[in-house]
This record gives sequence, structure tokens and C-alpha cells, in this order.
Amino acid sequence: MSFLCLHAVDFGFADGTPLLHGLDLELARGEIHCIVGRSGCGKTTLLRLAAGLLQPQAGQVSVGGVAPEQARSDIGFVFQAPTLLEWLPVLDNVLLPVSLQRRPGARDVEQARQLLARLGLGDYAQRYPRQLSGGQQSRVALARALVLGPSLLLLDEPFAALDAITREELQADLLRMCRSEGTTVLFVTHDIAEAVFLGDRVTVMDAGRIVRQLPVAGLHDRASPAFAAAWAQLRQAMHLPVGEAMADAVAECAP
Ligand SMILES: Nc1ncnc2c1ncn2[C@@H]1O[C@H](COP(=O)(O)OP(=O)(O)OP(=O)(O)O)[C@@H](O)[C@H]1O
Repeated sequence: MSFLCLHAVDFGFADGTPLLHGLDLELARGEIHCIVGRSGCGKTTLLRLAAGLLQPQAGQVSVGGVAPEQARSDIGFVFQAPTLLEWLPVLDNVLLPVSLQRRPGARDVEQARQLLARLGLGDYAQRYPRQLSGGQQSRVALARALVLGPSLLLLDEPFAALDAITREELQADLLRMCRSEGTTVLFVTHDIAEAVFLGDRVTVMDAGRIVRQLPVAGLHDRASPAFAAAWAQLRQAMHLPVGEAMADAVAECAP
């Protein structure tokens, strides 16, 4: 059975303009699923529906068989900007989701420290956000989203503001941590290579609809022909140029 399920979802904002139309999306438990699409096509809105922050006008959304509002404590969210609280040290920022529910105990602190250590920030627990680089702040935001051990992690272009090297490091960190915990991930990005690297499947959206889904599991070698072919197929689905030689190669291999 699917873990995250959006079935026949219609959604439009209060101004009346319809945005999502009959959208169906299913993620198996433990699947890492990436969404790509042009600016304004509805990716963030889809994430907010999956989180229960917006309600569909028609259709159903469920997380582990219940409405997302009922699963809220089992859902982690990472936004494009790290949104850390400047006046709290790193450790307290990571513990924030716990503090909003109850007073953090020794086990919570240990869990937060372990997450920071796994993300290479073991020595930064008592620093303040302004004393960290952009990449380090993004790692803190990721640790914060993982501190309650969520079953579902929703990420909205979390690494978009980072340089290419830091972004690749964080992609590898995310993949390792979510695989080891069996976390189900819905990841929105503009970066097609990021989607191919991270995803088991990639969905392409256009104007509120799903126009293509591509299985990309196991494509982690960015220099491999299979990676390039998946990248090119996704670019084509987004009506972006891929170069003649690549277009010919894709036409030969594509089902
Ligand atoms: N609160 C709102 N009220 C009205 N319209 C909105 C609201 N939020 C978003 N929209 C509109 O809905 C459309 C989809 O927005 P959404 O943020 O889901 O797009 P997106 O695909 O995530 O874009 P981007 O890649 O630029 O982040 C856009 O046209 C946007 O202007």
C-alpha cells in the first residue's frame, strides 16, 4: 500500500484560479520521490497539500492511511531558506520540534547531537546560526526536520541557495540518512541532476498536472551514460533543449 497518497486532487487559491487538476501521486514507504517543473507550476502547493497545510477542494490526501493533519508529528518539512531562530544555539534549533511538544529529555538531546555529528556539525552545537555558513545552516535545518524521526520528509528546494559542491555533499548526506532510517521523501527541486541523483522516481509537473514520471533508482554516478540519458529525458519532458546527439541517443533507448 502507498504511504503518501494524493488521489484526484483539485486545488485552487481563493482568487478562484484553479491550480492543480485531478492530480494523482503515490509514494511507497521509503521511496525518495523528486518533483521538477517550471516556476509556478504548483510544486510547493503540492508539498503543502501533502503536509496538510492546505486542503484540496476535491480528492483525498493521506499519509500512512490517515489525513496529513493527523500525521503532523510524523512529517518533517525543510524549506528553501533554513529559517533558523537566530537567538537559539544550533542544538536548541535542532530540538525546536521537540520543545514545541514537550520539554526535551536526555534522549532527545542525544538524538539531536547524533544527527549533528552525522551531518559533520558535532562541534557546532553551541554556536549560533549567524556563526555558520549557508551549507552548515542547511544541515541544521535538515537535522531539525529529522529530530522527531519523521516517516515522511517534505523538502522544498532545500539546497537551491548553495554552491554546487556543498549541494552535492548535502545530497549525499540526505540520501544516506533517509535510506538508513527508511524515511519516505518528497523533494521539490529545479535542478534536474539533483532529482536524478536523489530520486527513486522523478515526476515532471506542468501547469498543475503531472506530465511524466520516470524511474531513476540507483542512478548515483553523475558521469554515467544512464544518468545522462535520464537527465535528457526529463529535460525533454520539460521542453528544454538537450543537444542533437543526446536527443538521438534518448530516442534510440527510450521505451
Ligand atoms: N497564497 C497564494 N494565493 C494565491 N496564489 C498563490 C498563492 N501561493 C501561490 N500562488 C500561485 O500558485 C501558483 C503555484 O505556486 P507554487 O508556489 O505552488 O509554484 P512552484 O511550482 O512551487 O513555483 P516555484 O518553482 O517558483 O517555487 C503560482 O502561480 C503562484 O503565484
